[in-house]
Amino acid sequence: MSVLDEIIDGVRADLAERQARVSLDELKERAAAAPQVRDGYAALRGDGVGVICEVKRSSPSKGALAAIADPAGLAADYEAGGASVISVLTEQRRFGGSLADLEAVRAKVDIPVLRKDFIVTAYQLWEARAYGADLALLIVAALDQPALVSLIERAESIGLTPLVEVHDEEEAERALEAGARVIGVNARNLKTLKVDRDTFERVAPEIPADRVRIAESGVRGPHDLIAYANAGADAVLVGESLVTGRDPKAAVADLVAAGAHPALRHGRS
Ligand SMILES: O=C(O)c1ccccc1NCC(=O)[C@H](O)[C@H](O)COP(=O)(O)O
Repeated sequence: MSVLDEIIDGVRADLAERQARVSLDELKERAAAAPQVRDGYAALRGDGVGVICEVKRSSPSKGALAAIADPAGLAADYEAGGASVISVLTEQRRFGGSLADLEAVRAKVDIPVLRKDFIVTAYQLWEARAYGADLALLIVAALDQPALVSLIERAESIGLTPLVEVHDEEEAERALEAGARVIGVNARNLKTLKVDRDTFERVAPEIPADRVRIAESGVRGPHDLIAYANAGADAVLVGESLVTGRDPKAAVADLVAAGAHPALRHGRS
């Protein structure tokens, strides 16, 4: 069984427990009372290269990364450093995240927040909105095409911006066919868990420049952001290097400054 299949088995088991406790109607009521949605698409279409900063405690590839007792405080540091969007991993078993993290982060910052999880049902999209998310991750490798199309449509109808994640050219084609406007190319191979930073350069030409193109994983510092931007990235998504570094606010500010350089050739220039 692949790592992705294992993760999704766990996600489905946890989901079944939550569904037994909270009906879809209750969730929809909670979503209706949630703070007004923020425009994730616009946040990623701003000037310079956007920086999506992740709250990430642990991962299948590295195990424990950082304790993060105060995810909202970390997110506030990211925002103060100039982050465009905060990504909150809500998967519990392998990433140590939760919906409580999502809610706490959303209440603390004024920028859009992404629910980063393994979303396979509309119920999870309602959860995302109910706990304050403005964007939700949809992983092409985890979904067949009808499910992908339907979840993109449902996310948009709820007001969420779907960030559709791909790993190769074929998945990029599926994302485009499904109507994705924000596409993340993840450099982490889901079978080997290894990061290959050349993935973005290979896949990005398949994605028209009128879409938001995000380079995910493997950003160690400004040099990686510059390489991704020169290959056409509008934004980068960064987790490990921020949560394991000494000063997340300064690290984000360095990335944002690198991405604002006028000489940079990124997706929109
Ligand atoms: O991080 C992992 O090990 C991982 C394994 C399997 C599926 C997803 C995984 N990570 C999720 C992510 O996409 C990253 O957290 C995100 O792109 C940030 O990457 P990084 O900056 O390299 O932590």
